[in-house]
Amino acid sequence: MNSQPEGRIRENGDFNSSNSSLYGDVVDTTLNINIEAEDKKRADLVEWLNGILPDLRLPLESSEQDIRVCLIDGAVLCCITNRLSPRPVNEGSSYGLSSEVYMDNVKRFLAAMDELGLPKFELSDLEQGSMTKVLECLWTLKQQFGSSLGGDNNLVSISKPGSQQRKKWRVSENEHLEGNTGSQGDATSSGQHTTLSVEERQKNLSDYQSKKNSSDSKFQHVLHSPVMSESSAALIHHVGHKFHEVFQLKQGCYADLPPAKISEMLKSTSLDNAPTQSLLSVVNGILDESIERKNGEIPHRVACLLRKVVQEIERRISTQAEHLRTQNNLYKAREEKYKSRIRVLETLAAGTNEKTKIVNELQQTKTEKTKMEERMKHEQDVLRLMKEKDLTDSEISSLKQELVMAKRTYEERCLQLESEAKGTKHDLEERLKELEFLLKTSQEEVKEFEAFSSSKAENWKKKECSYLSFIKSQFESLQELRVASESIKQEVMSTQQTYLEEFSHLGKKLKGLADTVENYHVVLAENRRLYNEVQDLKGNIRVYCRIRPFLPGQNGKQTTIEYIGDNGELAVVNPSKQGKDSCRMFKFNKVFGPTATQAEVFLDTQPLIRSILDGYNVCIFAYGQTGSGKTYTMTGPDAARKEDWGVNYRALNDLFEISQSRKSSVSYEVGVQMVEIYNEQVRDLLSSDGSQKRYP
Ligand SMILES: Nc1ncnc2c1ncn2[C@@H]1O[C@H](COP(=O)(O)OP(=O)(O)OP(=O)(O)O)[C@@H](O)[C@H]1O
Repeated sequence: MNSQPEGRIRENGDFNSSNSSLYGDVVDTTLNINIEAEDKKRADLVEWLNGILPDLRLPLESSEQDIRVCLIDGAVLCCITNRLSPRPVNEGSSYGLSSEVYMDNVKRFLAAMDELGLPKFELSDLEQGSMTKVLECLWTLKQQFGSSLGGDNNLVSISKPGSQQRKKWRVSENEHLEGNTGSQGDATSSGQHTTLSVEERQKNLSDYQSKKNSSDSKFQHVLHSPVMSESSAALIHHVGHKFHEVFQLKQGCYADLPPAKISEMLKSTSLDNAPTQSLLSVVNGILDESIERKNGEIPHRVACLLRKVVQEIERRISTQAEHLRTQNNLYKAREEKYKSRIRVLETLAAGTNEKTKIVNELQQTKTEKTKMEERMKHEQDVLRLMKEKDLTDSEISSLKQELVMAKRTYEERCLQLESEAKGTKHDLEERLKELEFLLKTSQEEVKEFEAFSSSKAENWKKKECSYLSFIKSQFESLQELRVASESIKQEVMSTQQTYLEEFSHLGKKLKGLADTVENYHVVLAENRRLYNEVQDLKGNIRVYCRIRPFLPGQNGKQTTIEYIGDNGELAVVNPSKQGKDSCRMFKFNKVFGPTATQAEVFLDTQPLIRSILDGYNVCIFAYGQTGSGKTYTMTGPDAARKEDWGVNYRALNDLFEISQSRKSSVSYEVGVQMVEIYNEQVRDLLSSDGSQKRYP
């Protein structure tokens, strides 16, 4: 669908632009048929237009744009108007390249359409935008007048819709606006209207050519200018191949170009991209062609192309001229700059000679100055030496004076010393005496000190001997200690070795012990299992009988117990009965006699306590009549000693002892609950409020 032709005819016969509703979503065969119908309709219209003006030579497959190019010069419309209208028409306008005349022709055509009551279009529709209205107008015209406009001389009689007035419209006979078919037109009726006279056409052409020649001379000048050549070369380098083909291959036959080609050439982008050389070739080609033509006329569309090309060339020339002006200004500025630099350099060069003179003079002055300085230095040295000599003389005189003074002082000092020496001699003698006395005293002290020191030395010698003997003994002890230490060290080493061996042995033993412990646990578990099995075998329910002794105050009474067997047999006599009923036998697991202690009673119950810690449920309860000794057996007497403890205390004691012994392997948690069932009521014996609390 993207390759649809620009102009189409709708299904209802209306022409539509390229942006028509045919670009809808529904695409089907009907649409294709419509497109074909549009193409056919446009081809019919083109054929009709070619019939009116054979010089058009418009291809049947022409697009809307091609038709626009063909109509834009007004020739066809002028021809149609002339055939419709009996009034004279300024036909020369079609080829006179005058926009006023072209406008006049189109306006006349539109006025004719208005008078005929046919659909018309705006001037702007012909110039640009959609061609729909233009094509509709022409199509209606073709439908209405068809062959009459394209055929023989006819007088068309039509009536304007809504009007009673009828108006006669005359169709010119063999109307050919171009006149290049050889038709002279209707000289009597419309010769002036439909075709130009030879003189007028020559005049128009000469005017046109004079204008173009003027432009051409300018273009030739520009073409031969170096800037333009350079620009053209650059443009040729960049131009597209397609454009080159359009402009070069058709050179020399522009009048024969189809409107579509001219339209393509007129596109602004094509002209913008064209090399200047090609544009000039186009201009030259058109002008050569117009000169070669017999009548010298240029078709309007070719003229339009020529104008467009000339405008493009003018634009490029003005751009180049602007560029040249800028360059020129730049060069002028640079010239000024260089001139000013040259002036400066000249000034500097002039100044260099004076400077050399000054330098020479300065050199001479310096030499003189050096000489003067040397002289002055010499004079200064002389003066300095003279001053030094004066100073030396004065120093010598002062030294002489000092020497005299020193000699005098020395003599005085000698005299003084002599007098002092006389006094000193006396003092010295006295002093000598004192010293001799002191020497004597000292000698005595020395003797005493020598005696003291000899005694001291004796002592020291003794002490030294004792110390030496002590040291000797110490040394011997030390030697012994060393030997002992060595032997101890050996012993320690051997002990260490022994310990290591023993540790190793112990480790092995420990390992064996650990294995034994492990085995012990296994054996213990097995033992427990066997133990509990024994308890089971002994019987889950065991019944013991305990016979309490007579209470104090009951000593005088007689017992009914006849016999107590070792295996739980019990014989009870009833003196009130005779015969067989007088003695009855009972059998228990065991019977405890009146002398049985609490420990003996508990001994048979004790194994069951261990079963509790192995996870078995055990129940021990006492049964008997009031005062038979249940409390005594289970708890013991009030404030009882350890040996009087009943079963409960002993059982709990055993539980804690066993759990303590097993704490390394098992952790036990012990809880106690004590209840009493009395008169079919259960009471919590550990409750703080005593008997009042019933067990739930
Ligand atoms: N084996 C015994 N040795 C010495 N005294 C005993 C023995 N058995 C019981 N008694 C004494 O007999 C008395 C009654 O015993 P106990 O209170 O234990 O009887 P009971 O069955 O608990 O009575 P109740 O059912 O009325 O409570 C107590 O004074 C108790 O000290």
